[in-house]
Amino acid sequence: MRPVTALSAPRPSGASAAPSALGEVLLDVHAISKSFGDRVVLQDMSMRVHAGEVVAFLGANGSGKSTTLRAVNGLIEADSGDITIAGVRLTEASAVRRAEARRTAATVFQKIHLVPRRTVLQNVCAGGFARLPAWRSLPPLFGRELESEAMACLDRVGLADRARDRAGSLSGGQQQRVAIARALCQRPRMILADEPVSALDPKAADDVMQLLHDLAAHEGLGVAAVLHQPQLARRYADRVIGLRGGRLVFDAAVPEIDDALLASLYL
Ligand SMILES: Nc1ncnc2c1ncn2[C@@H]1O[C@H](COP(=O)(O)OP(=O)(O)OP(=O)(O)O)[C@@H](O)[C@H]1O
Repeated sequence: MRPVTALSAPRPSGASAAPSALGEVLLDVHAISKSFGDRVVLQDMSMRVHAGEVVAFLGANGSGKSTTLRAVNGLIEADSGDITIAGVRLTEASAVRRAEARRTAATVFQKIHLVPRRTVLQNVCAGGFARLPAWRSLPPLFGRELESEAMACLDRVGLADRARDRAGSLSGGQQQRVAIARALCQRPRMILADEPVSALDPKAADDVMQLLHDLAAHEGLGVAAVLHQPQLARRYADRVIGLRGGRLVFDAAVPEIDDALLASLYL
């Protein structure tokens, strides 16, 4: 079990601090900082995600959780520091290699962004479009191969029987599972989930977190999830990254996290 570690001190990039029980390092964020104008929103932030683990981000509103994920998935660029995804150090890679590496990390958002009038299957196929020439991303041209891969992804999230239904006819929790199936159709090694359950009722939130946990535990994906519910982090995550004011407060295995440590995030 990994002790609670303050990670504010820089560590050498590429050094392995992980016990051997953990899988390969899929994501290594090393000392990244980000400012918007003169507001510093991330300072020397470091964290890792290994294959087979769920890492939860906790912290008050505005503490920098989403900014960290967005620096990883390329929605923003960090001002300094290093991000290595699936062994590719982004600052040193060509634009093509950077895009390839980032495609190994699929993002799932709180706002699910399915196309409601299209079928569940068509929505899931969209996860595979990055691999197709643009002219083949229209529904009649998807091709059998992509459809059967999308069906397999729906099966993994337990919704194969809803493939032909309109996406808009599913419940919020089911739609989030479809969004995860769409992410899986991207063939990721890692899922970045930004508040994936914030809009869901407690039962649906449990279902989605259980699914993310199973994808990590049984299929070896790495999962990084921003959560606002510490109890869900305790139940479904292996490790918690605690952020306050854009700085890492702790990186701790779940059994090491007590109420005082959690409370320190929300002062
Ligand atoms: N594009 C942007 N332009 C200016 N400021 C931004 C931008 N994106 C984020 N910020 C600011 O950065 C800080 C961190 O935002 P971030 O979304 O990462 O926080 P968070 O921990 O995910 O918060 P929440 O729990 O409310 O989603 C906030 O003060 C936010 O206003």
